[in-house]
Amino acid sequence: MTTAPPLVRIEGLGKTFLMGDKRLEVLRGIDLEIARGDLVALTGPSGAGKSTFLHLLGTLDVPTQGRILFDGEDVFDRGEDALAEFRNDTIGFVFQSHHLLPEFSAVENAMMPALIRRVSRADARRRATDMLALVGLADRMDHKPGELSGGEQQRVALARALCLEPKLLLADEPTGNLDPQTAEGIHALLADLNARMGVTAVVVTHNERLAAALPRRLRLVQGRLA
Ligand SMILES: Nc1ncnc2c1ncn2[C@@H]1O[C@H](COP(=O)(O)OP(=O)(O)OP(=O)(O)O)[C@@H](O)[C@H]1O
Repeated sequence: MTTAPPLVRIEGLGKTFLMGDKRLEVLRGIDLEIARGDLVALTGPSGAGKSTFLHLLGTLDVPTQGRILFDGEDVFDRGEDALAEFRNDTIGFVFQSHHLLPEFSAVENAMMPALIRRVSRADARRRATDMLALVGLADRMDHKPGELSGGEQQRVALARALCLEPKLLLADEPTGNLDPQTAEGIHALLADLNARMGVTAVVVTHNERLAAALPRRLRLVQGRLA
């Protein structure tokens, strides 16, 4: 009997940027497995390559060395359109800024990925409503971003990221703009979603205390996993 491959296997991953005649080696020699249900905090000094790593993991950028296998498949072998489709189906993103559309309500914002995926309007609304309830915003569905607190806005962004039930949630400093107590609330919510629903996530944070509360911790230093 063969065992199933991990959700993500990273082999010899590297990223080098060319700046004129200079080579900037930002990531090198990264080997890592992420299992289904992992909740990983990624920390490291400024400029260590955390965002670059998350971009590669999210297939928003292409490695210059090594490979990233999702369920055993190197998805960078796919064409551009198939890769975009894979990304939309498989990965949810949350960033430091929520990037919510100001003229749309919480539920309309949260249903956006499903509408893009051509899910019916009724189904998209049902999914968004479910996810907003899950992040504790059942009574804020019709509020526009400007009518929500910073923590609530980030919860809507989280509901939007989870709308299509991604296999992997990637969060880049999701609490970077929030006060310490609100930030703690968002991390507690991530831990809760992980424990209750098995959401697999990688969360970049500068906050060592918040990172310490997550089940698995990785540290990037000068482009390498420490
Ligand atoms: N597109 C790019 N072209 C050239 N250099 C880049 C590019 N993107 C990032 N870099 C460089 O790669 C290094 C790592 O950047 P990255 O944003 O991944 O760091 P980080 O660990 O996320 O930092 P921070 O915690 O400050 O956000 C930096 O020195 C940055 O200047």
